[in-house]
Amino acid sequence: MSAQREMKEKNPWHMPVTIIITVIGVIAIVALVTVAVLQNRPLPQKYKYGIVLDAGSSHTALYIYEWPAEKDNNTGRAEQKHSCKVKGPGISSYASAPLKAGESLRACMQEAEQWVPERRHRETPLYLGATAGMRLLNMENSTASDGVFRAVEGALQKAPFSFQGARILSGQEEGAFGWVTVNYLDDRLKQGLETTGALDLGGASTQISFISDKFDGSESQSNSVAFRLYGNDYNLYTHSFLCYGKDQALRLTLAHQTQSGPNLISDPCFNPGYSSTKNYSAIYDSPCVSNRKPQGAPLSFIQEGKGNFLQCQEVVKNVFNFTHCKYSQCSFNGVFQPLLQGPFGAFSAYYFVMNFLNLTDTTIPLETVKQKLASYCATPWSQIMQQHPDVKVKYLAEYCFSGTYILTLLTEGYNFTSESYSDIKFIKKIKGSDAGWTLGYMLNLTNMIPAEAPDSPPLPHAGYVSIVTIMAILLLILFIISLRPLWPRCSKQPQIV
Ligand SMILES: Nc1nc2c(ncn2[C@@H]2O[C@H](COP(=O)(O)OP(=O)(O)OP(=O)(O)O)[C@@H](O)[C@H]2O)c(=O)[nH]1
Ligand SMILES: [Ca+2]
Repeated sequence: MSAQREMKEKNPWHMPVTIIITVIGVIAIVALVTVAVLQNRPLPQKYKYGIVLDAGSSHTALYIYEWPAEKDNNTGRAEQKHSCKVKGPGISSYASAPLKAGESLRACMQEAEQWVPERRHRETPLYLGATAGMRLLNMENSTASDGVFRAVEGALQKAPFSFQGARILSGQEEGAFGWVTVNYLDDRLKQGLETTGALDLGGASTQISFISDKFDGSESQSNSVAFRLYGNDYNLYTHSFLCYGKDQALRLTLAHQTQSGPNLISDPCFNPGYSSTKNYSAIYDSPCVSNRKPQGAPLSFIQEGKGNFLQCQEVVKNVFNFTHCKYSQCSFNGVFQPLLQGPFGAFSAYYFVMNFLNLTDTTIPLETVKQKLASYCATPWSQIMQQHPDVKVKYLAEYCFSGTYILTLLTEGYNFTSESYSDIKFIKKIKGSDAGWTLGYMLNLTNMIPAEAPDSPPLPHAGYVSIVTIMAILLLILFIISLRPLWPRCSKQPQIV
């Protein structure tokens, strides 16, 4: 018994003071680590929303974007949460019944109310941007286009969101914001990486936008857009060709083929066996072709498909004018274009058409792509209809023309070659968000892309936690070592007999 007491007296770990100090030390270090880690833990995410209506020439689409509320101009990326396709044609088609343009938006606006949490409704900005269809209507009849805007504004003001206005985008804006969207979604802007050019093919206009080392904006200022984004300067080349969207381009080729006013045209851009009666006025009812309507033309004509790709390509080439260029180099119609510099993302109708034709793989040589398209064009119309009973007949009938137009625009118009063709990627979405001008437009209007690179914490959260933990463990070891004088001696244990 006395030996045990003697051992206890010699072993300071059995002294209450030492035990209390050790316990307090351990508790203090655990508390320090816990507070440091919890204090800096990322907060539970809250989201903000933005809504953009893309009032295109052929249809209107609504896009809802979402981004983390705490990080809107820092590390969080805005993403598409939902999209809604408005039923019916584009708003420019409602020139004679403008109220219907407003009504047509109702179903998608109601969907938006469901998708955006109610407590965020009032602060969510809502924009409507109109493109080439309204540009053409405004040129043709500005009173009618004002009427359409009044009607859609009336409808959008009724929504519970913060309506920021409806306007026509310039072709430059449309091209530039498409480029911003593609590069933002690919995280190329923040990281200052090489950028991707943007090719957008709509119904009434088409845009090409890219950065070229050879372009500083001096040769054609109207094609230049300067940006400073995340601390990098960009001098973007962009051009929008009004009337060169695929629906207006079809009118241009039909206008070319009906110049002599026949009532039967044998059209190489439609499948053999296809036949349709079309009204002259329907073709020429657009400022893109209205001045070419032949005098004394009959009311209608019959269009019969011939299905010949090479001849179709010749007809399509006629819509491009290569005769004059006052710059060092041009694409077509006397428009300046610097040397192409890839890669490129091609979206909207580029994607719809090439995807239908199974031609989105650009590693296939251009010659093979042309052969495949030639074979599609030569396929009888009855067989095409049989193979695709679910595809809208209007779309189905036009794929031979549209495919030929796309290849001709890219190669003859923009000067892509057999080599540079593989720089193009036909895309619909990037990381779940549709490629198009709407996201870039919203990012710009909400100032979500800062001109300068944002300051970021020197360490990510995981790195911070690791360092705090390692330091705490080191402190604990130091603390234990500092108690060394109080450690028990390594003397022989007394024998208890
Ligand atoms: N095949 C096919 N064509 C489509 C589809 N959606 C739209 N299109 C057609 O593709 C063309 C371009 O469509 P969009 O990109 O929506 O054009 P838009 O925005 O209305 O027209 P712009 O104002 O000129 O930009 C039009 O001729 C449409 O009719 C689709 O799902 N499949
Ligand atoms: Ca469009």
